[in-house]
Amino acid sequence: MAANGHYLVTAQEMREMDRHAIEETGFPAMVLMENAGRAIAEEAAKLAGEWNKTSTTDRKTNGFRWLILAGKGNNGGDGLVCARHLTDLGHEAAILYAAHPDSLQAEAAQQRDIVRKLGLAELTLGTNGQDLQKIDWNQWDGIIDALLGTGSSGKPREPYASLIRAANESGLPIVSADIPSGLDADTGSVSEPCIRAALTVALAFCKRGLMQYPGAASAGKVVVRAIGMAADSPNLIGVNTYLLNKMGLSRRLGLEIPFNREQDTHKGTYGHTLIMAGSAQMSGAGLLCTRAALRGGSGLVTWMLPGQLIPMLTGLQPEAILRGLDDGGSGQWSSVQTAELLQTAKNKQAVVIGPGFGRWDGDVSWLRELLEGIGAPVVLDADALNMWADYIKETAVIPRRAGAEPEKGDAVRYLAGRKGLTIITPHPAEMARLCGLNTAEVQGDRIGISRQFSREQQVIVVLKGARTVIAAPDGDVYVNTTGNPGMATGGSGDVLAGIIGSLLAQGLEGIQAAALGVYSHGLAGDRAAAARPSNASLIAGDIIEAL
Ligand SMILES: NC(=O)C1=CN([C@@H]2O[C@H](COP(=O)(O)OP(=O)(O)OC[C@H]3O[C@@H](n4cnc5c(N)ncnc54)[C@H](O)[C@@H]3O)[C@@H](O)[C@H]2O)[C@H](O)CC1
Ligand SMILES: [K+]
Repeated sequence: MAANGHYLVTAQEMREMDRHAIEETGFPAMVLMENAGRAIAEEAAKLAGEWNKTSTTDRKTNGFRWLILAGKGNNGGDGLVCARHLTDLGHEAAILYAAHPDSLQAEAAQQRDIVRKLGLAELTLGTNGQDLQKIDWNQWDGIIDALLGTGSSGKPREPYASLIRAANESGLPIVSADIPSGLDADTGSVSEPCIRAALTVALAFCKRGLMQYPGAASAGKVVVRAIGMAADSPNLIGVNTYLLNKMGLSRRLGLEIPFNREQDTHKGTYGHTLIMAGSAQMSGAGLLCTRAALRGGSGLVTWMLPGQLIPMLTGLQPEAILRGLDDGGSGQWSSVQTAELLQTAKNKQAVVIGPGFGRWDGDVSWLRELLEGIGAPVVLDADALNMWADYIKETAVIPRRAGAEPEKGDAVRYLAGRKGLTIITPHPAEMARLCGLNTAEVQGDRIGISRQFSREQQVIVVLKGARTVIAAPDGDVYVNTTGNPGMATGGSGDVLAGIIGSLLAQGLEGIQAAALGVYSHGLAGDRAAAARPSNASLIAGDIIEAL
């Protein structure tokens, strides 16, 4: 991975760094473009080498025959440089201009002149793209998509759109320059159409959209290549979105994997986690959460649950302390015994509230009282989040959209005023309820919405789903890299809540616990999936065993 492999940037941030490199550092724009094009060519050639090994057809040359689709901006310029370097590497390359070649400007126009003088083959689409049908895609082995980069806005217009559709339908492998054309570099939303790449060579820094779905699926494999910009330029302009990989954990959060203990310690060093979870129909949620907190390393774990459930759960997890609430034989949570709950929470270093809870009359004010009384860090999950969403709704501080000013209201003070820190672990539908949005709106800008909610409510947000997003109130956001679709299974979230609670109890800071919890939950899921014939058969208990 490149030295800058843990930053995630927006198109605007990339422009600022671009400007800084060119204007403040004096780095020639032409050199950036040259480095970009060469990096794309090298990665494309590497990939072609791998394809050649597995291919059954004989090729004329060792090299591939590439069709470079060039847009009229700098992304197109990168494509022209790439074409030149591909021929240097023994491949064939022809350039298809999506716009009239005369419309290219500045560095891209210079590159056009160079490839012309070198005699590279050139195709155009005619004035209105009318020549699109004449393209014989069988002539080529692969496509370089240099149509649109970080300067694109909105849906691809004609003839770009038709060209993108045709490239996808050609069945040829596609290597995208910087981002797949049609992708929103900031959010990961994709237009219809959007290039479906086998490989994306992200230039200088990884764009956020490459790491959020559905964009991540369109990008294929992502390689980040340095192009001459200083590796710390994101810091100069205040980039605060990071990839949660080993580098991100180590450089941003001071955490090393594997996460080992100091020698001279005892179980008191590792804290006591209180799990408030499970009810008659969902006792398993509490059990999974408790077990995960134990495997997560908490020195002690107490599981508090409706007392009627105790006899049947005794002995299932001998390492845990069980504490039954008087439930009048119902097996359900209710608003009674707040004082006892608060007393139990007093000497705990972390409290997890919500897995397998269910809802009951008066639960919203019950939760509020509890949260005001608990001084330790709290993880709120599942129905506890639905209670809080109802509270926000009742106090009418919705709707709230990314970028809008927070509205003043009780709910804003509600958690911000807690003594201890709060981590919430919503899935997209729960997040939508909390924000007064629909699920599609949340998924359309997971990073922006998490960041805003975290700032407003002063809570750490863990927005679950493929590429979980973790947002801290100071504005820092992390995007997780571990995990697999096999983890979309009942109980997986209960396990995550238990791990994060456990790490909090061990004294990690909130953002450290959330980030390491999410990362290791995903890593364990990946290990557990690898040990099975298919990730479809993964169940939540497997994740715990693989921790
Ligand atoms: N970041 C860097 O340091 C470097 C980046 N390089 C590459 O440059 C692009 C960004 O280039 P830019 O010229 O700003 O924009 P684009 O090439 O992405 O496209 C702009 C071009 O396209 C037209 N356009 C915009 N939206 C649409 C649309 N929806 N449909 C059709 N046409 C559209 C617009 O009118 C412009 O003319 C970056 O991604 C890198 O690949 C540098 O080469 C090296 C330094
Ligand atoms: K592109």
